[in-house]
Amino acid sequence: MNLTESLLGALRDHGARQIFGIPGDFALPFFRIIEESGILPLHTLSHEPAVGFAADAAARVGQGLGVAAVTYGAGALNMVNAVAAAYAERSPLVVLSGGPGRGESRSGLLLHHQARSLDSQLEIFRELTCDQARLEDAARAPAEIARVLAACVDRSLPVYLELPRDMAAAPCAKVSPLPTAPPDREVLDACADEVLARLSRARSPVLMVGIEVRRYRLEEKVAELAHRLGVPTVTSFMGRGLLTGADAPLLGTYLGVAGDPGLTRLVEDSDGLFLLGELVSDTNFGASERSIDLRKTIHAWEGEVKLGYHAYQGVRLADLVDALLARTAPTSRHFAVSRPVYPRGLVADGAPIAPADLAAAVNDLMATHGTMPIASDVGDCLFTAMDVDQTELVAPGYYATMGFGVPAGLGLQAATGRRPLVLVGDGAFQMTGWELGNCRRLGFDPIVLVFNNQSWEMLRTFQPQSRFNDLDDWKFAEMAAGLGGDGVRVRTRAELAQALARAAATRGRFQLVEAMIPRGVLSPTLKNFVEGVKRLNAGKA
Ligand SMILES: Cc1ncc(Cc2csc(CCOP(=O)(O)OP(=O)(O)O)c2C)c(N)n1
Ligand SMILES: [Mg+2]
Repeated sequence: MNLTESLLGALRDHGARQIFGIPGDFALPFFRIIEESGILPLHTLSHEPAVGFAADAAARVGQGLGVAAVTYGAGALNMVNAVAAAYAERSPLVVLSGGPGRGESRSGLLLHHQARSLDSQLEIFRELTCDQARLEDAARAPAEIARVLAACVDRSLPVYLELPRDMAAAPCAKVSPLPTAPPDREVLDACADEVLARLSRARSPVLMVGIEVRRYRLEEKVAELAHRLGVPTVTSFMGRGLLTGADAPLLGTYLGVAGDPGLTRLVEDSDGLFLLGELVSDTNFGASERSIDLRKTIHAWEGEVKLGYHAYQGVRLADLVDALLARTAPTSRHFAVSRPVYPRGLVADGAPIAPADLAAAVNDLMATHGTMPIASDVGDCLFTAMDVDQTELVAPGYYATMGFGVPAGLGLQAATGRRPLVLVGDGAFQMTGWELGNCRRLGFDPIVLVFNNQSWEMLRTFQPQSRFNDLDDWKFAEMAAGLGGDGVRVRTRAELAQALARAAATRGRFQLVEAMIPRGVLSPTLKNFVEGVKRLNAGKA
């Protein structure tokens, strides 16, 4: 066995099911072994940001790790933003970069693709990953790979592996995955007892389910826990789509001033808010009507459980959930909650299209054809997604980078085999929408809904006077055929309904529906968000 085969076997043992990548001369040797060994399927794309986004999405919905393989320098550094997004959103992404061979590193020559020094890339990724290794010694490599991949899974954070090109085929032993360290029972028991005591004393406990519940694959267990505790459950903006398919007492998504007033009050007035695997960020809590008193919350995040003024360290979320389930009795009383009502029944008439119509059209489509996993980009399309009925959703709801949507749709289909729906604005499509040109070769056929308002509309809502928010009309639908798919531009609600029905009935080619939206027409959620934030800021002024 060689070093690359040993690494590929370890990636598969840790849950990776595919590799996204773009080769280069520093990576050709290990790309060749990836292709010839067939240990993991290789999906090559066109631009490294998309490689990172696709691998990130696959990590979020797949069995474990997402793998992004790139060449040294120009390739890996092209992917920095996507890896930063994965770090911010706790995605277990493995960055696998080729690198200069040991001999050429000592040649004294400046090497192509080198930035400042031969270590610059490693130093940059040290800031965006939780563990790193340069595999320059085949004897040490199995232990280094085991350590780095264990960190990736355990912390659900990106890691970095650099493979010098003269090491790819070096003989190497198999990697033995590290055993998971057992929890500190005393800490875990004390923590679980105190969490339950707090919740039982609370007059109005609420469970808010965050992204770590997905990252550690705990959704079914958490749904059961919510029933046993008899506690209503919500998700945050970032957590939207969690618990889809799990029988949870899910009330909806907390959006502060932009969301359902009753749900907002329930969360903000709670004297026992249990933030389970939740990121306390501005996108999740920045639009709070009333700031949440974190001293009254129970916050489990990144292996720490904070209660009021003290915290328990080294408590894995999975161990905490198991300990809480062990202390609560199963119940047949699966209490029902009034679930949110999402818009349906699009009026298919000659009226122009608003984002709310797109949500209704998507809900109608899923009611007829079954739910589809959704990949959303940043922009009003993501706020519109809040009005789409509960379904699996991957989106950079916190890091908020554009360009995620289309590549993440490819990652979704690669990881799940299910046809995804992609929601993307015209500005974001200009960045990575062209990756659709790889669908025919890779066998993917997403339905892509482009919100074309010929504008950076999100920015315009905050700074309407700036003309730089005006975008041109790129006529995306006309370009679909050249990329190997089908495209249609729709201007009315009737055309929209017809186009989505046709897209759903057509398999084997990506379907691009370009919905023309008048500038300034926003989704209800974005409109409420902008008005609410302005009201909050006016109150603080
Ligand atoms: C990689 C990156 N560069 C810039 C920005 C900053 C930004 C946030 S939202 C936005 C406009 C999005 O326009 P789009 O047409 O896609 O959607 P919509 O607003 O609904 O019209 C920009 C430029 C971000 N977030 N990421
Ligand atoms: Mg736009």
